[in-house]
Amino acid sequence: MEPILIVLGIILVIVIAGGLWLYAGRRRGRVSDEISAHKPMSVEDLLPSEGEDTEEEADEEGAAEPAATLESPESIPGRMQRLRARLAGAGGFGKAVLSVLSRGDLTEEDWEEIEDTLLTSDLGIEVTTSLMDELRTQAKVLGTSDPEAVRAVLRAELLKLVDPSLDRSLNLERPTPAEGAQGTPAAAILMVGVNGTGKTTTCGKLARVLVAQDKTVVLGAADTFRAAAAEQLSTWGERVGVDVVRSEKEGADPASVAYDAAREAAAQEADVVVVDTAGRLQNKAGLMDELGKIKRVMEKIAPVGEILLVLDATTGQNGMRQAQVFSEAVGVTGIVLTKLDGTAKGGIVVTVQKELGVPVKLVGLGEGADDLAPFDPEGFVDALLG
Ligand SMILES: Nc1nc2c(ncn2[C@@H]2O[C@H](COP(=O)(O)OP(=O)(O)OP(=O)(O)O)[C@@H](O)[C@H]2O)c(=O)[nH]1
Repeated sequence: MEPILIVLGIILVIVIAGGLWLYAGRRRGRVSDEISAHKPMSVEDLLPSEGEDTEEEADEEGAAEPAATLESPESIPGRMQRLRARLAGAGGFGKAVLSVLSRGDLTEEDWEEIEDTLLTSDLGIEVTTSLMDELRTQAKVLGTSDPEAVRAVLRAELLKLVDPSLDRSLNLERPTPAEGAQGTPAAAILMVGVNGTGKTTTCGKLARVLVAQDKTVVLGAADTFRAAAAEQLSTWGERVGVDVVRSEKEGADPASVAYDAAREAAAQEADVVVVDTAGRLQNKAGLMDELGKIKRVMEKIAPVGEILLVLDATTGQNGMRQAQVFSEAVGVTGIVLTKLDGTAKGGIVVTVQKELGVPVKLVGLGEGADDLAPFDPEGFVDALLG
């Protein structure tokens, strides 16, 4: 072989070897970078570093409406059990009666004490007198004043007074539209009563129960007298995911808001529209005018099927007088007795039903969102008797 070819061969081998060495060096550098990037993870690695990815994520979230967390009520059996316990805890008048009964054979003084207790429980004189007569007669018939026997008679008599046969269901039937009305009218519930009895709260709690029963609901804030009432109702609306029709103007015409709510519910084909009203008891004529007008304008859409009078159980006989005025001002179809958790005077249930001739349909037993329940006569009497 020519010496020149040998020299060229050696140069070629050196160039190739040098190239390979340089390439391998670059690879080594890159691999070491990769290794450092995959260093073992700490907890901090799992969290986005400040001001970095969070901004991107926030932008993405901002673009999409944040999903509202809607509330739904506790199951009815669970709610009823809790409510009964609360009512019993309020110390229904039964406790006082039972403590007399536990003395054994009843003396004339014991009977009088029972009568006093019944009287102070808001049963009223008439009901108490006839109940006492019945208790004494039954004790004679049974030939005993044995406490257990008298208790059983008292339970049966109270149940009779509360009247389990009354229809306590809410009228949620879709009404026939008024002539010329547009859309599909919703079943309408009008909530009336003196201020502070719990109307707004009851509207919210009721909407919550209806939504849980898969009903679509619209709330109407026709309590335009107290600005905070519309705000309070809007908060309930957000919590349970229903639309609230309200006026931004304080002191707006309540009838016009009620009409808008009924019309909106018809347009949405909602199942139920619940309208909250103000409870000013300025004078009977004024109240009749206001409530009468609200009802009349709502009936331009469809008849109002349910007018619920909200009564505060702690106001006793005073509340009864107010109830009379409301029931004369606007035909009441049912009673919501609130704040039963704060009184031992359960007798108001009997009195109000008797005086107004309409059943207690719902009871409020606390400020919590689930503290509204259908009225259950047996559960109520048992809770009263402790
Ligand atoms: N303890 C108890 N408090 C209740 C009950 N129902 C309502 N309340 C409370 O009573 C207060 C008055 O309730 P609202 O719903 O604002 O009464 P309102 O009738 O709408 O009052 P106005 O809007 O002024 O007419 C609130 O603090 C409620 O939380 C109940 O069943 N038990």
